[in-house]
Amino acid sequence: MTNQAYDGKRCPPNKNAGGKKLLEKLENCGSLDVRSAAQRVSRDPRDQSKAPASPGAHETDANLKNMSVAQKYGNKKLPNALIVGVKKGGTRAVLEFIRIHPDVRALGTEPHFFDRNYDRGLDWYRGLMPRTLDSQITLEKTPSYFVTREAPRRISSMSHDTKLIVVVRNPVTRAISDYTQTLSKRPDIPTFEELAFRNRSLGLVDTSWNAIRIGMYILHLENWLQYFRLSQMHFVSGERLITDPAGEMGRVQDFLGLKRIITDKHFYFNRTKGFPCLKKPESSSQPRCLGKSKGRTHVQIEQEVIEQLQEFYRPFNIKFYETVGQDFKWD
Ligand SMILES: Nc1ncnc2c1ncn2[C@@H]1O[C@H](COP(=O)(O)OS(=O)(=O)O)[C@@H](OP(=O)(O)O)[C@H]1O
Repeated sequence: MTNQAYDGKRCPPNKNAGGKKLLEKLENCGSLDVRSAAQRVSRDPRDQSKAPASPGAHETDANLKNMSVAQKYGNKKLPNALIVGVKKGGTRAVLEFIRIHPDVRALGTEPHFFDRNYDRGLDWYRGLMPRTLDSQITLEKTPSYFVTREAPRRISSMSHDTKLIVVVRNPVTRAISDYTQTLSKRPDIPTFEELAFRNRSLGLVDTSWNAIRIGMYILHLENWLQYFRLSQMHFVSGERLITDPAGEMGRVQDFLGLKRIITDKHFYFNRTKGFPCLKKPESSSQPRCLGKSKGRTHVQIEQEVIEQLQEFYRPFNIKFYETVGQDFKWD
């Protein structure tokens, strides 16, 4: 929904919408993005200049060979794994990183099947998928699934065995990231503080604002757990994904039952970008960082506001840690 290829698209003007309504509309109005993943990654030469030695050329050759074999002999299959959220958690990074694995074939765009396009039917959905060999995993990512009420039921009716990946991030930082993105498209929106609180001096947070609501992870998770076992869900720390991409991707590969092929030799830290980048992404032998919409400079928010929101999220975070069995250390 919110990847680089989507940036710059505008929704039709909504004459009646005031501040928050407008923001909510904006999050839901994108049409299906059909640009290729290769177009989505940064081509900024500065991003590439700092790349140290890459993994062996034979690995990329093997990946490319696997891709073309799959394109020729593979079939379009419904996904066996989904990155279901969360928006601004680091979902694009996980998708771009995991798809360099030769046993993974991923859809580069967000199909929004289980939220916006469900009426189009499973055959339409299958038709979007890349061709895969029987040994390969088919994967797609749509971050809005995590907060879509009907998504867990719909996904479990496609297959009860679907593996689900959720990339989570400190909900306060996530909300600021979300707001920063919206502001970049609509500079006329109210301030973050105006949207985040019903009454700031009383510390009343506005939970009807999407940017706040998405971060109440436990509430959404409880809906998923009505349809899926916790063991079918894997939670990636959005923070560790930046500081230790190989470690996080190691756990993703284990969860997907894949051989650990993606390791620290696939990443380098790009100082210009300020993020880890791939030495050799899928379908290319050139080092690549994610695009400009990933890793934006956030809007400056008062420390007191951040603390109020940390306070607000604390009980939700604690319940989330207890349910998942992992402390994400956001408090
Ligand atoms: N390697 C790497 N490169 C660039 N960015 C990275 C990376 N790893 C994680 N991130 C973080 O991903 C955040 C965007 O999250 P998503 O891809 O889930 O966003 S979206 O919902 O698809 O719009 C994005 O959020 P912002 O920093 O707020 O822009 C990044 O912090």
